[in-house]
Amino acid sequence: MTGSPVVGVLALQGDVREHLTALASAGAVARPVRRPGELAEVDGLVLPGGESTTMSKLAVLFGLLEPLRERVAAGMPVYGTCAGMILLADEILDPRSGQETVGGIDMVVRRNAFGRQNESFEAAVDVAAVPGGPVEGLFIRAPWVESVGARAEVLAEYDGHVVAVRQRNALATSFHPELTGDHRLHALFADMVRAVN
Ligand SMILES: NC(=O)CC[C@H](N)C(=O)O
Repeated sequence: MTGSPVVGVLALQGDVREHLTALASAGAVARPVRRPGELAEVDGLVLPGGESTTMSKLAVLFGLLEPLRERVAAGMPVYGTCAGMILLADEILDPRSGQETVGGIDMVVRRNAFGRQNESFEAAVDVAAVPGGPVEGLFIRAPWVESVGARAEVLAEYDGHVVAVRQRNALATSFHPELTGDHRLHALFADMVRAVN
């Protein structure tokens, strides 16, 4: 691709603005996505942190769930952080009743696995695909990956649990790199978008 990739941030709920800033600093043209028409116009998409149950409900309400599933299955690059990781899991271990997932990564996630809001923490995490030392990540009611299937590649573990995974066009982290000013994961994702466009 020549020029900057256009990367959307699913803007139904969650920490949208911080992702837009991180993507812009990684050289992408970043814009919020709320409607199917807006989804159709982006080269890649970030699913932010927030509350996966709420995001799943709003995605249904806004007519975005099926278009999201279709674009991810068709190979659009997608990066999910925290709640976004939950949305990318093919299976949620402990879903709320009616909670939908977009899917795309052959993994089972456990919601809120690292504890409650007041047990949030920041940690340095070594991510296999990210050069230059550990990434600073914020864990807020973060999920972990309980198990991964053969098609998914584990990129990082923290405290014995899988916290970063990549499968083909999809990348997911348990933690929020967009809140720490360390934008190397967004740079990695922008490269994934450039590679397929
Ligand atoms: N910081 C977050 O995104 C928290 C995720 C939240 N625990 C959920 O289930 O969606």
